[in-house]
Amino acid sequence: MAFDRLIENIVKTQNPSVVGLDPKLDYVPEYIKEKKFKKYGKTLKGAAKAIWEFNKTIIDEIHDICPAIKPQAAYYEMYGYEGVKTLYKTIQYAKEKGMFVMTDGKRNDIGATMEAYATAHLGLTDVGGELVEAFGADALTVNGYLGSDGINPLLDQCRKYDKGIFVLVKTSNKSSGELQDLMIGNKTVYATMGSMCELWGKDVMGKYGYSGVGAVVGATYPEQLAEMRKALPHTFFLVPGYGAQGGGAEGVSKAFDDHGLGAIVNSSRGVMCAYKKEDNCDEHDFAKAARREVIRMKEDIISYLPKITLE
Ligand SMILES: O=C(O)c1cc(=O)[nH]c(=O)n1[C@@H]1O[C@H](COP(=O)(O)O)[C@@H](O)[C@H]1O
Repeated sequence: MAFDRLIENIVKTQNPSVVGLDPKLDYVPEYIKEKKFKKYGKTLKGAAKAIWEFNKTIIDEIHDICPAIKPQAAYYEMYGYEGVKTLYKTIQYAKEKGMFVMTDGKRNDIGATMEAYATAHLGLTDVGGELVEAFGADALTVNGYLGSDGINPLLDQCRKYDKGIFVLVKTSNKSSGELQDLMIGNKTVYATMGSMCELWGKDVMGKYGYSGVGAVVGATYPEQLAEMRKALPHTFFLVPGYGAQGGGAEGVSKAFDDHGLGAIVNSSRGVMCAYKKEDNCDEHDFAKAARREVIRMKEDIISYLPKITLE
């Protein structure tokens, strides 16, 4: 099961964090933009090439100490088909480097359309009998609020191709409670969605006790993290909102089990823009600053956890 590979990467690096590659052009150092604009003009192609160099340099610098990346599709779609090509190259390159790749697409639709999304991001596309990988991520973030018929096509791909999904349960944003905290009977909406994740995961169980159906629970809600960790013993958590959104290490520690496993914490802007925050950091050293931030974040998080172990 896909999350077994993620867990093994986490144990190997002793790092339960994922770098979000959400690369707005504003985050890319000037020297890269100048070079690419000179060659391709101030075009979508110039932007996409600049972002590709930015991503590749960061991946080269962090792949040995970081188990995974999470590219958010919107930041690539913003640069049109050239941007989407960069998304594809980023996914493939990170996988070649041994990283686990979760595409953040937050996809959901009716079953038939969901089959297309599932094929695009997790499966193989049938081109006249030839099966071709379209994007090839290891996992995809999805929205479960259309119910099981939106999730079943994803589960088919998870079983077939050893992939995983992360379902939005309690999101990190300020207004997440407007809907997600409402009560359905004696249970909140998010807890209800959490229980559905446990059910959906039943026949895609991995060997370390976690299923291929994970849940997104925001770092900005430590109490809910603790509540969900207790309630969903087989559900692996993706925890975004550390750093830039105000989530801290003590809070996110509630997402983990007694082996220091069961969750992975995301930081996007915190890592990509680390060079802008450091005193006197030359922009040419942006990836080294990203590496320093990955190490700082890892040390921060594991200082609140038991030793990360499979035993
Ligand atoms: O699914 C997600 O990854 C996600 C869910 C959520 O509840 N909150 C959230 O911030 N995210 C994503 O996590 C990333 C957070 O980015 P930073 O705030 O820059 O670290 C972005 O890619 C968001 O789209």
